[in-house]
Amino acid sequence: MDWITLILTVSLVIIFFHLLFGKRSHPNAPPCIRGWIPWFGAAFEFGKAPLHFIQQARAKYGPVFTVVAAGKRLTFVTLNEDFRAFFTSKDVDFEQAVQEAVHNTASISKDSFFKTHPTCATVIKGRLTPGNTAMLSAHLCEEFNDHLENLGSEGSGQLNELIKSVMYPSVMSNLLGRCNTPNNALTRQEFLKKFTTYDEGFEYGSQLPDMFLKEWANSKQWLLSLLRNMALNAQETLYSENDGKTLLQHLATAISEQHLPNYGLLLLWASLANAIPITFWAIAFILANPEAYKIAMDQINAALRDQDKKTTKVTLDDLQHMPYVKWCIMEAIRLRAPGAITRKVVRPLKLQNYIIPPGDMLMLSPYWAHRNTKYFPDPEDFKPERWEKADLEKNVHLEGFVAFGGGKNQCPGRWYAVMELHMFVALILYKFDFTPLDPVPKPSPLHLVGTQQPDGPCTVRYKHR
Ligand code: HEM
Repeated sequence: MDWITLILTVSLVIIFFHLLFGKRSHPNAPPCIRGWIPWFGAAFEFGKAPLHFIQQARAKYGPVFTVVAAGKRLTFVTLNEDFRAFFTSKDVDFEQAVQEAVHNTASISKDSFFKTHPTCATVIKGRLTPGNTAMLSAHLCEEFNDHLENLGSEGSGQLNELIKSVMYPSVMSNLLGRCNTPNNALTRQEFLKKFTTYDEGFEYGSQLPDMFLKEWANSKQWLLSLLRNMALNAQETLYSENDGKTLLQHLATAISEQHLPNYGLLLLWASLANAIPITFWAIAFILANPEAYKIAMDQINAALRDQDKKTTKVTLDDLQHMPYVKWCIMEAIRLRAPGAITRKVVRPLKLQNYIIPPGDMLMLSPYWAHRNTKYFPDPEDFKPERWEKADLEKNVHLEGFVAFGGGKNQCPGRWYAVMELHMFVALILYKFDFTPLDPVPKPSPLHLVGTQQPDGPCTVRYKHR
């Protein structure tokens, strides 16, 4: 048999099986992009650049469409009027949507997750209210100062690496306890390496068994055993810091010792994976915009006055005097919001004129929602002033802003994230002068889960002011 006959025969067999066994869509189901290969579907095209794929599919198929990829049906909702159903409908479920990913990334069994997640979510939400977040701010500022001083009085490097080296240990210490922060340069380096591998492979790791991702699986095991030690430390040092318990200690009172490291790893990932790239984008955008930089620096200098640049105190009151810096943070979050968030359809769900069948994964892209010109004119531009209309003091965001999700599973760390980023950006710009040596990189189109990483270098020179 020659090659052409072989290829034709294989194609005919594939089409035959596809027609025979391919799941037929309900007549009221949304348009479906299923590719030619049964089960695998459009996984290849979709996986190459998911964010671009969503945009092209929306233009071609309309506001609601389904993508079949690797045995899953992903149904995207892109109209703001459908977001309410996504966040609040009883016909969709958060826990069922994320359970498999949680199993693959943190080795938490299905039963344990369904049993324990509601308690964990309640504890985390309760500990990270705006009031409780405020109590973490003084300690966080000390940590930022200490680790920023480790950068030395001048130097150069990749902006995202500099940010990581300061934020990882500071946030870990603040949320998990000082005894649990990497305490020397070597362990810090090792932690950074393992966490970066884990974070970068999180999307594939959430979908594939460990045997396909050896290095990633090793990093996961390393982090789990680190968390096991941290959980032990957390129990031995109860009530030792700030006259109160850390978030990890609060979690320890709510779930069994056996499960603490696994939930601790998820919490650690959730608290770092989105906040650190957003900090990178916020600083890169400010440095690339002379006008924004000038307004931000005027507010920072006026609020912090002539403090010692090595032990600068940034209080919540100081932050209130720097509203423009907060607008810059919100604008960076808007521009680099998570690629997609998800719910599982558990009962037929009506959206527009369609019925979405149970079993579908319902997908909403905050990244694309924030490019809707009705809510955000000139959506690709970095325009901090657009946040003037939001009542941020009362924690009210702009209409159409969904970076933190919504409904009962909305990000419980959102107040902490905004406070942390606001403080970090004000502090680093007060302490150091920066000279960018590269233009702002483009966001990588590769990932769907979480906020976007830079797709190229962003080298900076810095010097203590
Ligand atoms: C700019 C930074 C951040 C962004 C953009 C972000 C965004 C999100 C989003 C979109 C979700 C899913 C919400 C949904 O499906 O409706 C989420 C969940 C979560 N986030 Fe954040 N987040 C950030 C920072 C943080 C921080 C700093 C923490 C912890 C201190 C945190 C803790 C969590 C947790 C624990 C969940 C899971 C909630 C659950 O299981 O119900 N996040 N986040």
